[in-house]
Amino acid sequence: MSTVLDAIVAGVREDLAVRTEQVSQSDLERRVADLPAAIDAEQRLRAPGLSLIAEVKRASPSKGHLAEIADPASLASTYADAGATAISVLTEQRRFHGTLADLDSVRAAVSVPVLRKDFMVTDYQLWEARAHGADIILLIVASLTDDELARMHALAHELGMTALVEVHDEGETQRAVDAGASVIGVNARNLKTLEVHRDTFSRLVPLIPPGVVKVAESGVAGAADAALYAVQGADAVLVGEALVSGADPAAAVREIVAAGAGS
Ligand SMILES: O=C(O)c1ccccc1NCC(=O)[C@H](O)[C@H](O)COP(=O)(O)O
Repeated sequence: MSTVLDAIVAGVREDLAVRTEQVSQSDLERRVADLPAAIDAEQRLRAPGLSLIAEVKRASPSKGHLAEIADPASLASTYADAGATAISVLTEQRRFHGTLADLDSVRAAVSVPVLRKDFMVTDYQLWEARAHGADIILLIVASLTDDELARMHALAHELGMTALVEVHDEGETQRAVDAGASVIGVNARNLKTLEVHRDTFSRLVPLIPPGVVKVAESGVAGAADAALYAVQGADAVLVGEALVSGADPAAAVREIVAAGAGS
């Protein structure tokens, strides 16, 4: 049976086919060669306390329209100035209404690490991410074979980027560990059904070896959830909806950062 994730990935592949006609991988490789090195995001996420990866998110399959974000750079600067460790930028167009132009403008606006949040299924997208200034890429275990995961994880490191390897169940966690992931994100949202279960992190965290950076993703409603994840062993939380749909994103960031520091 086809899942939400399958449908998203099918759309991503169609859009990718158009972009690869417009810009070759060789062009991207030339652009990457001229860029300054990526920021070591893994090291930043390892810093003591709970880090916040704050997301620029206009819409989602689960909630539809979330926020009118006319100026992603301004929102990203607000996040960074309020204490976010890194910025996540959704670049998938069809369901999240994100673009690579969003990534460009956020990259130009902030000096903290930037995550290209998308559904990575080919090496081309990693070159594209780096060419557009990303320091972190997302690898969703559920949408990759073991060979793809290993190859793309290695390529991310060759390009100097941090790979955030995302899991949602025990089997995926084992596959991430076997692939040598040094940063694992536990997504509370099941990308096949869109259900959110906040106990997913506490269930899977014992399977993640010490020394691996642990990121709790999705469904963080505010400071209380972040504090609980910190107590359960999270090094970072990735938050989208709660930041973009609230009246005061800067205050929301400050509250989450303070809650993480105090737990
Ligand atoms: O957000 C969704 O509905 C979604 C659906 C299918 C695939 C991915 C999806 N979201 C991507 C994310 O990982 C989240 O944007 C991120 O973890 C932040 O989640 P939240 O704080 O719940 O907005």
